[in-house]
Amino acid sequence: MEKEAMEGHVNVMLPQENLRSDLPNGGIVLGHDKEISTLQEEISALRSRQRHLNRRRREALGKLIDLKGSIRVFCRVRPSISTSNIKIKSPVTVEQENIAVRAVGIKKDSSVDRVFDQESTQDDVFHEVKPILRSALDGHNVCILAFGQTGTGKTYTMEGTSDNLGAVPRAIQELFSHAAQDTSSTYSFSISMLEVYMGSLRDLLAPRQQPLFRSIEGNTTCNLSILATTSGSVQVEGLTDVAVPDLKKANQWYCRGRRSRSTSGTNVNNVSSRSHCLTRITIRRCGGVTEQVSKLWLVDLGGSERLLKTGASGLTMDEGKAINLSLSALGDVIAALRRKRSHVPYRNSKLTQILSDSLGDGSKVVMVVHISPSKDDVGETICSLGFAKRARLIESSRELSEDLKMLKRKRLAELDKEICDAEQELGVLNEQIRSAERSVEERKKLSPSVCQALSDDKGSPRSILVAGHIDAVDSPQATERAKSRMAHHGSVPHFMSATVCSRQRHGAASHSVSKPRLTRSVNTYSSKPSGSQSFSHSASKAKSVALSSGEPRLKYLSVKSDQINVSSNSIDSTAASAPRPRPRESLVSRPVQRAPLHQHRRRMSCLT
Ligand SMILES: Nc1ncnc2c1ncn2[C@@H]1O[C@H](COP(=O)(O)OP(=O)(O)OP(=O)(O)O)[C@@H](O)[C@H]1O
Repeated sequence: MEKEAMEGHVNVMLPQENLRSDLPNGGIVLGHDKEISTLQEEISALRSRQRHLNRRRREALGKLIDLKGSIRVFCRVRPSISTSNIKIKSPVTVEQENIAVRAVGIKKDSSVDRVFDQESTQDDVFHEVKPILRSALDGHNVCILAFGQTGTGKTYTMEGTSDNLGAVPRAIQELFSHAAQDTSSTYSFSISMLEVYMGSLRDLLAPRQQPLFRSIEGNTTCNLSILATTSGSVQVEGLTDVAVPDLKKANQWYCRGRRSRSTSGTNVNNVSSRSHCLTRITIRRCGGVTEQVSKLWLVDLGGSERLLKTGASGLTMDEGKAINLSLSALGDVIAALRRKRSHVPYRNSKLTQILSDSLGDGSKVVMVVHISPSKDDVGETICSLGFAKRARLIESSRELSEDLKMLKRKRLAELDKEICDAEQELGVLNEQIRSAERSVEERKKLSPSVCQALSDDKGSPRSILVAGHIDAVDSPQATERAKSRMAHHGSVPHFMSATVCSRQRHGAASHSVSKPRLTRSVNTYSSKPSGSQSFSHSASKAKSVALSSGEPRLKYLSVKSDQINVSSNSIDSTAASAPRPRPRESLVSRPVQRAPLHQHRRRMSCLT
């Protein structure tokens, strides 16, 4: 089965047809359990193909990210916010991967992996960030950092606004949407948010009574400690980690964390973030027996700032100094990683300590460096671009000849297509699997309702079950058809009238046929065929009958529909002893809940 699936053939059988051809005398009755097992075989064939495709997609994505570089550096230029009508030429000009800064005595050219110009949208940025989220879902630790001078749009890129969502809410949305589509694994997510403020850690999702740093100067009661486990992973002791079962809850917690951030007005930004804000999404992926845990860090770094320029004083100046110190520690870590040093100075700041298991080997990093287009900010822009260059050089193979660059682009396009194709096919497979699983569930539900109907026999011990019929029995047309038949034949369908035999056995006079208890199973199965996998299950005409003796155990017997003759109370006593039309299948089921009366009626009315 696995081999077939690997080769792209998923042999999907049509249960109804298959089962009908199995029946030696007329093919009217379906084996309920056989139908389920056929579906389950189909599901396992689809899952096998799904595993294969997932593996292929993951490998291609791994190669793509390796080729692009496990640290990708983007640059986003903030739109000009000048209020004057006079258009001042910006010293910053950009191309797709290059930024040139020209000012008096300044000529600086930089390359990054992708430049987002002033007109770029949140969508453009997220499009480039998205592939790395797949890496997080595949089990890698991932870190997305927004870096730059204060007021250049880091918070805008990460948080966005209500009508222009930023990377964090979009990433959360993407994770949930992927989890809902992927039927090969189950995912669970939890969220934590913290702030690195003046060298201390503050839990942004902690219960509200926690004092705010800015309101109580020097307060360190909220300071959390960082623990490194022997496996090298990092934990923040006591940090609130909230399980988020759905997107709505995740967004609620994220908004709550955002509201708790420390901000303050500076000359440069009215709502300047006075800290680094870190959002952590912990992803638990369970595929089969193994559970993989990975972390996605979304970091809105505090703005690098010239203290004189921001006009900061007092507490705000201290905050600025603390931000600059930890950014410089982050720069040192990046430099050490670049030089492949055995010692990386993660411990020099809380920020780098927390991120230590998500910046080094095996993890994937995207850094979005923000710059201002303004002439006044040229100094800071050059500093930020210097930082970007250092981060980029962690990947030593960055500077390639034109030929190699072309080859690289070609390979990237191939891998992109491979991923795209695999994802498309996975989408179809997921839908097919879901549909088949629904069908199995529906079939499984048949037995309980039937059992209940049979066991619930106060006054009328006779029950007959026609199970396995696959038809749109709930449709108004079907109901109408059945009603007219009933009107034509009296109060019960014609095949339900007592036979001579049964009347003889039980006395027709005393056992009226006016109210036989009858339940017809309702089941539908449909799935859109797609590609080589076809899941079209036509409505089956087959029927199976279960006769109950009123005991908790129930026997399903298969008979031809034209042999279904019910005499009011004859079934119980005769089911086990009377000669039956060659039962082909029998299984034992347990009675469960009572099916609602209206259901019985509807189902009965739909019988032909
Ligand atoms: N790409 C953009 N499009 C539209 N508005 C933007 C963009 N980038 C930034 N802004 C606006 O510029 C202002 C400053 O941006 P933001 O607060 O995101 O900067 P910041 O880098 O986070 O600053 P700080 O480091 O001080 O917190 C905000 O009003 C924001 O809406």
